[in-house]
Amino acid sequence: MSAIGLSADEVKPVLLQLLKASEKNWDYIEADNYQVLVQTFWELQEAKLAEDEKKGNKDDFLLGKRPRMEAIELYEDQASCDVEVFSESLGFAQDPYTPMNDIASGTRESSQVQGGSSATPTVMVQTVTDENDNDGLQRIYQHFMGDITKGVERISISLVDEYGGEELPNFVYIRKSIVYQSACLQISLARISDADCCSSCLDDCVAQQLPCACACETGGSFAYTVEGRLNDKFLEDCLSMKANPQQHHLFFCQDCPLERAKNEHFPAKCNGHLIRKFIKECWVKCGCAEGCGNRVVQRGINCNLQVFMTHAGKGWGVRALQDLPRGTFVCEYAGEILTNTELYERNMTAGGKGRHTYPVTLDADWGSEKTLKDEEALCLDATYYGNVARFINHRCYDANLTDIPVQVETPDRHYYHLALFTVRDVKAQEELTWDYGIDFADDDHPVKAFKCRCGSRFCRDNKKLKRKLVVVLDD
Ligand SMILES: C[S@@+](CC[C@H](N)C(=O)[O-])C[C@H]1O[C@@H](n2cnc3c(N)ncnc32)[C@H](O)[C@@H]1O
Repeated sequence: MSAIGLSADEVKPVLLQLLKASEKNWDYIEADNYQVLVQTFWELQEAKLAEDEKKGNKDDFLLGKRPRMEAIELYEDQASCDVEVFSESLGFAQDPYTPMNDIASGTRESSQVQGGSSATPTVMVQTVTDENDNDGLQRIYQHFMGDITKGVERISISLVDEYGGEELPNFVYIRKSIVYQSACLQISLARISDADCCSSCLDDCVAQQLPCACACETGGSFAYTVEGRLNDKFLEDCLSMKANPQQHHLFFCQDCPLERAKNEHFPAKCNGHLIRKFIKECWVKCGCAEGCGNRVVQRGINCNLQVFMTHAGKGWGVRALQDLPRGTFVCEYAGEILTNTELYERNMTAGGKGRHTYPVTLDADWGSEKTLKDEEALCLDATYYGNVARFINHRCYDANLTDIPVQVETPDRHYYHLALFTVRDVKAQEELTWDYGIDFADDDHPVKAFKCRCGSRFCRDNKKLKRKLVVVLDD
C-alpha cells in the first residue's frame, strides 16, 4: 500500500472491515495485488466525501492533497477507448477548441488503426505526489487534448515504469487517485493509417522530388529528408538567422502591434521582428497522398515523450524516451490563437498571477506586410488550452529544440503552426528545452519573467548575478 502512497494508518481500518466481511478470507483480499483492498479503500473515501459534501465539509484528502483523476475513471477496467469518449470524459466535448492537425478528416474511405506499439507514438506523464502542485496532473490531462487530433482514432492508457517499459501491476489502475511515486501514465495515440498500403507505393513528393509548389517556398527543395527529418541546410539557415538576427532581416514595424497593445495612444518604437524561414507542407491542393514525405508536422507526434518533474526547480518538464537524431520533429506548440490586444487584456485582468506559460507571438511573417491590422497580429497562448509542448522548459541560447514556422493547409501566414525540432542529436531521458526568446531585462513585459534556472553558461538572466553582487558588497 505504501507503494501507492497509502499509509498503514489509513489502510488498517479498511482492512479490518474487509477481514470481518470476508470472514478472514486472505486469498480474496490478496488476489490481484490486493485489488479488493484498494478498491474498497477508494469506495469508502468516496462515500465519506459524498457525506462530507452533504454536510458542507470539504475533505482535503480527496480534493486537495492527492492528485485527482476522476476524469479518467472511465478506464478502470478498460485500457483503450475512442477519442471522442475520452474527450467527453474530460469534459471537452462541448468545448469550442478545435483539435489541430486535421490531416485525416473526411478523406479516407476505409480506415484502420495502426497496430503495434512501435508504430504508435506515446505521451507519458510521470505521476508524482507533489503536495505543492495539486492541480498539476489535472493541468496535464487538459493539455493532452492538444495532441489528440482527428488523425487519431483510439487512445489507450496504461501505467508503466519510469522508462516506459514494464507495465505495472493492475491494482493501480486509473482511478480516482493515482499515487504511485515513480510510475508513468502512458497515453498512446493510435493513428488512422494507410494500413492497406506500404509507404513506398504512396505518392511521395520528397522521395520522388516531384515538382511541387510547396518546395518553392523552401528554396526549390523540400525542407525534409526522406527519413522525415529537417535537412541540414534548412536547419542551419534557421539556426544562423536566430543566432545572428542583425546579419539577416530584422523587420521594424512603423506601428508595432505589440507596442500598440501596450499603449494605444503613444506606442513605443518597435523592437524588431525576425523574418523567418517557413516550411510549407503539402496540402489538399497538391493532390499527393497523406503519407507524402512533405507532411510531417501535420501528422502529429511520432516519438515517445514523457512529462516529468524536473529536479532543477523548474516544475514539470518534457523528455523523450528514445534517442532523437538532429532535425527530428518533436511536437508542435499548440495554444489558443489570440490577437495581441486580447492577450494584453487577458494578462491585465489576470494580473499576471497564476500563469503557467509564456505566450508566443506569431510574428514570423510580419515583415511582408506594410501595416498589420489588430486582427492579424496574433499569438499563441497555452495557458488554458495547449498540448504537451506547454511543459517544455526554457533554456537560454543552447536549447536542444528550435521552433520553426510551418504552413499546414492554410496559405494565410498569419495562422502558421509552430513546430519544435531537435537541433542536435538528443539522448533518451535528456530534458527537451527551447529558447522562449525572453528578454529577462524587460520589466515592462505583460508577463513577468521567471527567475531562470536553465543552467546554461549563456544564461541571459543577469538579475541573479546582480543579486549575488549586492550580497558581496554588503559583506
Ligand atoms: C511553458 S511552462 C513549462 C512547464 C512548467 N515547468 C510547468 O511545470 O508547467 C513555463 C514555466 O515553466 C517554468 N520554467 C520554464 N523554464 C524555466 C527555467 N529555465 N527556469 C525556471 N523556470 C522555468 C516557469 O515557471 C515558466 O513560467
